[in-house]
Amino acid sequence: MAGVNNGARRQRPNLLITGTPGTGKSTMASALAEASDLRYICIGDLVKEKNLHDGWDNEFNCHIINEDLVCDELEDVMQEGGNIVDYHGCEFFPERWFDRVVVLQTENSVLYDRLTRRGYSGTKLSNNLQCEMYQVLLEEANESYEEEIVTALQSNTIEDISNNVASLKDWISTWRP
Ligand SMILES: Nc1ncnc2c1ncn2[C@@H]1O[C@H](COP(=O)(O)OP(=O)(O)O)[C@@H](O)[C@H]1O
Repeated sequence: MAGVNNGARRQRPNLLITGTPGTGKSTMASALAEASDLRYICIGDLVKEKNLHDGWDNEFNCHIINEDLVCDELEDVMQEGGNIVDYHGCEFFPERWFDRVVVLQTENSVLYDRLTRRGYSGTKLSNNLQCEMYQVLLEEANESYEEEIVTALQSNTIEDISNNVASLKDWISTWRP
């Protein structure tokens, strides 16, 4: 049945780690995957590897993701459970996939430094900083999932990463179908 939570069928939880680019999704999600023995799935990498896109967007300098192809590709593995998914968006995934949705947040001055180091400038830089300032991803998560499974976590320092990994690892180990 569409929209019904299927958590009872999986033995291990699925987590979505979302947030503006540069907030530390891939750093935190891969560290958590290692610490908890869950599978790390970076949607950006998957789209490139499996060609799950409709070409290249010259304006935003990124692939035009084909959301249907991504969902088809991941359906089996998500039903199985035990996944940590990393993507800077969340509204197109089936709601039933996730037991927890984490939105990483970073102070604007810190994010500015990270994104300029990554080579972002001009519109791409200001769009991403605005996205963070207006908490676009947190709003999207709250609109797309039950509020009780959505958590915003700070990601400004290395210490934040270890704290976030430790608390999510605890949550994973006590999760029951
Ligand atoms: N909490 C943090 N404290 C300090 N540096 C961080 C933190 N999170 C990420 N970084 C650094 O910021 C950069 C962007 O992180 P990354 O994980 O690639 O972000 P995202 O996957 O959200 O785009 C990397 O150089 C990473 O080492």
